[in-house]
This record gives sequence, C-alpha cells and structure tokens, in this order.
Amino acid sequence: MTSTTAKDSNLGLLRQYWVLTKPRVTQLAVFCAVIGMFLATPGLPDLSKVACATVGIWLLAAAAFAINCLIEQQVDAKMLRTARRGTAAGTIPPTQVLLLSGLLGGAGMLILYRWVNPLTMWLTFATFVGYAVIYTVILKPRTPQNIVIGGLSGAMPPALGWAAIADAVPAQAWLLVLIIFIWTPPHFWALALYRTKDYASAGLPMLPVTHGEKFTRLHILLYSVALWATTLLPYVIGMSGLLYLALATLLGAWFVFNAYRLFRSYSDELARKLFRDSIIYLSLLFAALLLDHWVVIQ
Ligand code: HEM
Ligand SMILES: CC(C)=CCC/C(C)=C/CC/C(C)=C/COP(=O)(O)OP(=O)(O)O
Repeated sequence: MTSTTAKDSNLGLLRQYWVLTKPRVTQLAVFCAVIGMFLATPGLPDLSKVACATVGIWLLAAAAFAINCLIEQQVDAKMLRTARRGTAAGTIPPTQVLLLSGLLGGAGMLILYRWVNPLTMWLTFATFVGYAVIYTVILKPRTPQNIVIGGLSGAMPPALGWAAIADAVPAQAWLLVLIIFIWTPPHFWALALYRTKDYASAGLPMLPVTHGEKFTRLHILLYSVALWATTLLPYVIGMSGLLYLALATLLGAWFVFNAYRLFRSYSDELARKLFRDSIIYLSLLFAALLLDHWVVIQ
C-alpha cells in the first residue's frame, strides 16, 4: 500500500468512528445544552465552566451513540439508512467500540465531575443510561411508544446545561425539557413515515408500522399543536419576553402549518421536508430563547 492510500484508509476508518457518534444529532443536543447554560444565570455564565460542560456532555453523548450502534448492529444491518455504519457493516470490531465508548464516556464523566459539578455528571450519566439502555434495549424493540417515553433522555440537554451553571434544575429548565420532549414525536415520526419499509423489515414497532400512516400523521399534527402551545409557556411563566413570544408564535405557526399539510395529503417528500423542518425549528426556537435573554440583559 502506498503512503497516500494508507493515509486515505486511516481517514476512512476515522470517519467511520466519527459516524458512530452521530455527530449532527450531538451538535443540536449540545447546542440546546449550551442555551440552557446561558439561560441559567442573569448575566454571562462562567465561560470556562461552559466550555468544560460542553465538552463533557458532548463526550458522554458520543459514547451513548456509539453504544447504541454496537447494541443495534444486527438491526442496523437490515436498514438502508444505517447499514453502512461500521458496526453494522462489520468493519469496526465490537471490542473497539466498547473501548471507544469507555474512553469517551470516562473522560466525559471525569471532566463533568472535576470541572463542572457532580449533579451534572450524574444527570448526564442518567441520560446516557436512559438512551443507551432504557430506550435502545428495552423500549425500541417493544412498543410504538418507544420514542415518546425514550424521548425523555433526548430531551434532557437543557437541564444538563442548566445544572452545569446553577448546580440545580429549576422549573424553567424542566420546561425546556418538556418542549424537546413534545417536539420529539413529530421529529421522529416524520422520518419514520418515509422510512416505514426500513423499520418494518428490521422488525421495529415504530408507529407507522404498527398503526399505519394515517394514524401517525394525525399524531404528528396533534403533537405539533401541543408543541406550539407549550412553547408559549416560557413567556407565560415570565422566563422570556415579548421577543421570544413573537418568534415562538411565528415558528409554531410555520411548523403546525407544515404538519397540517402532511396530515391533509401524504407524500414521502412532505414527510422528509417536515423531518428537516423539525431540526430547523428546534434550532431556531432555542436561538430565540437566547436572543430574548440577551435583549433582556442589555
Ligand atoms: C428519542 C428521541 C429521538 C429519536 C428516536 C430520533 C431519531 C432520529 C433519527 C432516526 C435520525 C436519523 C436520520 C437520518 O439518518 O437521516 C435523526 C436525525 C436527527 N436528529 Fe433525532 N431523534 C430523537 C431525538 C433528537 C433530539 C433530542 C435531537 C436534538 C436535540 C435530535 C436531533 C437530530 C438531528 C440534528 C438529526 C439530523 C442528523 C443528520 O442530518 O445527519 N434528535 N433523529
Ligand atoms: C448522554 C447524552 C447527552 C445522550 C444523548 C441523548 C440524546 C440526545 C438522544 C437523542 C435520541 C436519538 C437521536 C435517537 C436516535 O434514534 P435511534 O437511536 O433509534 O436512531 P438510529 O435508528 O439512527 O439508530
């Protein structure tokens, strides 16, 4: 092998490890955690704590995703979307994934314990167990409510961020958790609709597989309306101002309109669009919380 091809294949392998950590999901989850950190205090938070908490939460999330890929290697191999993962394709040995997760997770726990606080470490560890064990092993193969109940772990990032700065998780932080919790079903079921065949062939009881496409579209719409209402609560309880209220109202109207379009008539294209929009929606909603917070500080 020439040195260029050796370098290329090393890069290829590194990329395969990187993919196991589901980097884009982690980015948005960590973004929500960081917003939690900035909202946790009236002024600017201690930036070195923000940096350590961000790295610690990132590392534990990456470890959780790698473990999920390891546990699901056979299921992933049956689905088009996931079959290329190194764990599913058999190009990365399980022992290496365990080692990688142990190292990332261990480093994350240490950073959170030593430079953030034990509360954040334990909450992030509980989130790790909630996702990698309770969701992946217990709920996902058993019930179409898997992503609703398991969604609690995915919704935790703002509470983790808040705990990192305030060393406590007050009601305002739990409200942000509730928003992501209610956002998760439309986010996931939109994807599950255009990937129904994949999930059916892997034997996973996702809602469109067990209850059909129409029932799923209705539930996406109902959750989207509930989400719109829930996102107004930060203003109602006085944690955000009029700027947030205006932005959340507009974003909610846009998201519900898209969910309604999908409810009225189904196409894979519309479902794919709603899935993509769900990510843009959550990113902008959390950005709006921060923007509003800063306007209040000025
Ligand atoms: C139980 C809860 C959740 C489930 C079941 C779920 C499911 C999924 C799935 C299956 C994908 C893969 C799409 C693909 O491969 O094309 C995905 C993508 C994504 N999810 Fe979620 N998700 C959940 C929660 C979350 C949370 C809490 C966040 C962030 C706060 C998030 C952010 C994202 C992002 C950014 C992507 C896009 C990844 C990409 O484009 O590569 N998800 N989600
Ligand atoms: C410790 C810590 C902060 C953990 C992160 C928790 C978190 C953000 C979970 C999100 C849940 C998620 C992306 C599930 C993906 O579904 P899936 O696993 O069923 O997707 P797949 O079919 O692509 O494997």
